[in-house]
Amino acid sequence: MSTSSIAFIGGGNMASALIGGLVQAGQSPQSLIVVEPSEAQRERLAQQFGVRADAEATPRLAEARLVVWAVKPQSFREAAAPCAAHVQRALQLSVMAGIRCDAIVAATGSQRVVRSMPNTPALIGLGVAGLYARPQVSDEERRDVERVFAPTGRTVWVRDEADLDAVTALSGSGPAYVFYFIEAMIEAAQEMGLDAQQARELTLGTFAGATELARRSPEPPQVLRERVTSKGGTTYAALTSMEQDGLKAAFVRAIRAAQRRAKELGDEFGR
Ligand SMILES: NC(=O)C1=CN([C@@H]2O[C@H](COP(=O)(O)OP(=O)(O)OC[C@H]3O[C@@H](n4cnc5c(N)ncnc54)[C@H](O)[C@@H]3O)[C@@H](O)[C@H]2O)C=CC1
Ligand SMILES: O=C(O)[C@@H]1CCC=N1
Repeated sequence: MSTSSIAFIGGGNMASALIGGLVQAGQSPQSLIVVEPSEAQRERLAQQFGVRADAEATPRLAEARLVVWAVKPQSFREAAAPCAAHVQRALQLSVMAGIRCDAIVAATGSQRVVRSMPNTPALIGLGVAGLYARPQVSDEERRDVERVFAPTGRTVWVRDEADLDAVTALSGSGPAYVFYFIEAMIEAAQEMGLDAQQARELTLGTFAGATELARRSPEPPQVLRERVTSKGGTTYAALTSMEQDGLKAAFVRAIRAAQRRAKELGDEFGR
């Protein structure tokens, strides 16, 4: 894989996370073909990774064994049209939310499609990505895809394509939920008179520590939560307030809204 060309259609955030990982893992920048219309983004790719991106699709795309689709779902159709003639022999790998395999087959002419749903901690090698492969994808091609994701963190294969909508709602969008809770905790800390640096240190330390404890402990999160919650104590006061405000139910509803939106994106922009 490291010597053959990989093409990226779209060279934004998610593409950069994968490109950065590949280059660090020894893929030569010259073997990466990137189609990226934004000049500012092309300059960023050149500066950060030594990758020379093209403003539009070129016949050089036909050299790529793997084509990574990293445009917004809304841009997929427009982005695919000028590439289609060059990419039909390649394995297609999508990071796009919602856009289904059938739409990628129709737009590229390739039957071999893997869909993925990464997340932004991929930028620091701590991502987790859901992967789905059409039956036409070989085991060796699955391993190739795993190698592309390896520098960005963990991967989890799902059996049904529809599960990717759930993965999108959970781990794809998930970092934003965590940042939202971090924001709320920092706001509360400052309201209570702690300064910005203290608020940040205590909040991020709590998230990191609790997450690692949950990962290492054989106990489920519920038991770990109960251990923090002394009878008649402070945690009990906080959790009772959250329950009264319907926070957990609202959070579950929010994740289901994201899942519905992933399906809608496929319906709207994958045709
Ligand atoms: N940002 C996130 O947390 C995640 C994003 N995704 C998916 O990744 C995809 C890309 O998202 P981001 O990287 O965040 O967006 P982004 O906006 O950073 O990158 C998209 C890039 O595509 C380029 N582009 C626009 N039209 C194009 C065309 N016709 N041909 C080639 N390139 C074109 C844009 O200039 C931009 O640089 C989306 O489909 C999104 O659903 C998946 C998981 C997480
Ligand atoms: O918000 C979005 O649509 C994309 C997909 C998952 C994270 N960002």
